[in-house]
Amino acid sequence: MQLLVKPKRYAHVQRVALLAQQIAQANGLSDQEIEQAYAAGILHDIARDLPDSELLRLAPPECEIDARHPLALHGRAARTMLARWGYGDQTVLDAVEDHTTGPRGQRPVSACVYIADVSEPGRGVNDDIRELALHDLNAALNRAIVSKVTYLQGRGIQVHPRTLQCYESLPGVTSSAASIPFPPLQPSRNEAPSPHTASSHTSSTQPSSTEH
Ligand SMILES: Nc1ncnc2c1ncn2[C@@H]1O[C@H](COP(=O)(O)OP(=O)(O)OP(=O)(O)OP(=O)(O)OC[C@H]2O[C@@H](n3cnc4c(N)ncnc43)[C@H](O)[C@@H]2O)[C@@H](O)[C@H]1O
Repeated sequence: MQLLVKPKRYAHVQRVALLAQQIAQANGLSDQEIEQAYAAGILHDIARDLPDSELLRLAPPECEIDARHPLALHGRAARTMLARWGYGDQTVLDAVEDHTTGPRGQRPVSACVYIADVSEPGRGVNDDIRELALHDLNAALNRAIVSKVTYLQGRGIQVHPRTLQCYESLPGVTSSAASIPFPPLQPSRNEAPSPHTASSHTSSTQPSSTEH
């Protein structure tokens, strides 16, 4: 793992694994799930430092965001890598795949890793989500999804459809963020500044506030 990512990212990976394990423990997940949360934390970013071309080869885009900003699919690419190496724990693979865009359905291990990734202490943000996750996993997940959507929209970044699906399933959400138009098509990260980080695009649709 250490050979696959940059040293700074490996420190993040270790923090995510430990926090995911801690969240799983604190919420009464089984011993097996606690181990799976740790394993998925260690493995979640194995594709994060690959070039766009390799990400796209490992995980063909399933939407326009994937095609234009392949970093958004590095979880799915990581799953493909692990599966090709013969790794077969589907719960861990699901959590690795889900870590950027959010858990697809009721997946407590995925939830632990998703929350750990956005709130590990090295991020310097989302401390409230980390604390909440240590006693209420579902409430913390809801808050993490809202935080992610708000953060991305605030940066003018198109939210991935998988994340929108998580967001729109939250209690109290009344408006869809799906209506945000795509900014004009531009070259990918390795060719020029990514359209994903274009500051000119602003959204008129903000996530509705929810009680979490
Ligand atoms: N659902 C989605 N739809 C479309 N694109 C998506 C996406 N989720 C992530 N992406 C994009 O996909 C790429 C990889 O995502 P990640 O996997 O989430 O990002 P990273 O490698 O851990 O760090 P990076 O440097 O790339 O991102 P950042 O600190 O801004 O931030 C990392 C994460 O930390 C959290 N975060 C950082 N700063 C925050 C803040 N000020 N407030 C709240 N949350 C914050 C956010 O959850 C953020 O995603 C990123 O370019 C990201 O923008």
